[in-house]
Amino acid sequence: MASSAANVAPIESFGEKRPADETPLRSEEESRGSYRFKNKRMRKGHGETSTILKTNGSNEEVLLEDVKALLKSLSLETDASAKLPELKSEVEITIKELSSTGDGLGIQEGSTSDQVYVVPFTAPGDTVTAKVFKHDQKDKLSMADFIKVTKPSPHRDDSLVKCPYFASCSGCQFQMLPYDYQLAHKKTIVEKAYKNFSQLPPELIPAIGDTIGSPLQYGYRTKLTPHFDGPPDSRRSDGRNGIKRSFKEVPPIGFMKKNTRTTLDIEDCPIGTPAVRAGNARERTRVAAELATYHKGATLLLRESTTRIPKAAYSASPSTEQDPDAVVEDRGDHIDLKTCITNPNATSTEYIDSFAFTNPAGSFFQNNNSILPRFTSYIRTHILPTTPDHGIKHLIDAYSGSGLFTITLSSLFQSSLGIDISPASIASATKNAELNGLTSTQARFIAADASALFANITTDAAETVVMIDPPRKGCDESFLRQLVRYGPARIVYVSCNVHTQARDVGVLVGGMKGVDGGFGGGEGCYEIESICGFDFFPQTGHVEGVAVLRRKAPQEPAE
Ligand SMILES: C[S@@+](CC[C@H](N)C(=O)[O-])C[C@H]1O[C@@H](n2cnc3c(N)ncnc32)[C@H](O)[C@@H]1O
Repeated sequence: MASSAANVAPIESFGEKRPADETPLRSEEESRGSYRFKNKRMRKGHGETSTILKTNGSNEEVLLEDVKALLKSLSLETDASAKLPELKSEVEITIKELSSTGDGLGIQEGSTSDQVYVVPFTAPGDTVTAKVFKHDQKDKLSMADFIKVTKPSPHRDDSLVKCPYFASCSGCQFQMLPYDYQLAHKKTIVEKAYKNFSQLPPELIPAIGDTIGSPLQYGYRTKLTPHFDGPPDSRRSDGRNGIKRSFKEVPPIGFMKKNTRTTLDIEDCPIGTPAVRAGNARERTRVAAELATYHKGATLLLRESTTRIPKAAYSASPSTEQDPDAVVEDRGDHIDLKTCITNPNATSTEYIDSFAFTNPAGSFFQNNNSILPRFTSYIRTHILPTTPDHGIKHLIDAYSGSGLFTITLSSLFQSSLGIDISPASIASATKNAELNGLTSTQARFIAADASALFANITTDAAETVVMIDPPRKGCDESFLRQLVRYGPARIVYVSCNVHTQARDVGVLVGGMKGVDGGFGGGEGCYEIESICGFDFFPQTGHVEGVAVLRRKAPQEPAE
């Protein structure tokens, strides 16, 4: 059903505009703004607020590391007096590698300069025409818009591209790359993250596992948030001065054009699930019909929701059970009816195997349902040691959201405790635990900052595993200090930003000054058992990291 305009929060107030903990499709980080290095103060790290967290895992820092490493590996013979091309000029760039931000990094053909050009939508081995829009001579980095491929890389296969907006829209970077190539590249992102941001010696970092792929490489995204900007001068339509700007025509509705602050009109997005794509078409029609009611820009919500119906019940009355707009998926003994919700406060339901999760449609939940059975099964397999006498009985799920890990892992533990800063997520988690038949001992939840967790723990550290799944910025120092002091037997760290994950794991493994975790001398009490990536967002440069840590056995005192 189409929502009314009242259900669509305007850009200024829509809480889920770009949640920090979610990989955005409409990404301002990926727009030109992030490369202005306007946040110079933070470029060298997190040091303003923390003495131990040396990075903020931003695109800028990641890119600078990649540029430095590329220049080192190329060891070019250069002429320091070589002039850089004029801004807005078109140049030929040979792409040498893909950076961890998903952009190609290359060198200007025929130039004697060692300036590295960052060009999106390119593959290593491509020669491309690119239009330069920014030079940063100090960091030897220039930004350029992709114009065209002049000599294709052997890795490029343009027949794979499924979206007419690809190479303009900022959502996807890799549609021209075969999926196994994308997965191999994402493994290098994880490898480089631990090399560059963990501050650990190589011998403490195990071989990074292969990136685990998504069963769906298109049609996977269960949530999209296209937006449109207001009419010209609409920022002044604030109600206080009585001015209400109106649209003269339907504005572009979609996602940011790469390297700009302009919205691209996106009629359809093939990484969305069929229900979300149908919802997009309906919402576009509705906005056009209700244009007179809008005086500002808005972000639209498209969130898939599932109704699960036993086959027999569905067969008996398919016409009455079925929403006419629903996408019907036959799952053998049951039918999943998938619809698209547009009201952020309405409840969406999602299934992972037989676990059911309900959430307000506008709140956080993982965006690729197809990979969640594989992902949660991996965590179930790795969260406990393989030895049968490990004695671990309790789970703490820090940054629990609406209970994804607490609930899917609960049967492995006597008790589980989840904590999240969002009271709405905790309300959903409590409801979800009940929905999945868990008692309040099996799964208990607290709404608080994660660092408040340690005052509430009653379980013995040697019998406890802590799961961590923080937002992109990672954990804060207070949380990490308390975690080390508590000293659980195992830690499983899931993250949508492998750079801050590497930083935090580096602190847990490398040790924290002032926290004696049993070893003293700043040496950490944890070792890394395994690290690998999961591809939650095929066709994009994002990778989710999973690191499993175990507490080291106490050392015998020296004789
Ligand atoms: C990446 S989400 C993970 C949620 C959940 N594990 C899941 O996969 O559905 C991060 C969660 O951290 C929560 N969060 C952010 N800052 C927090 C803090 N300081 N303390 C506790 N939770 C926080 C957010 O509300 C969000 O639910």
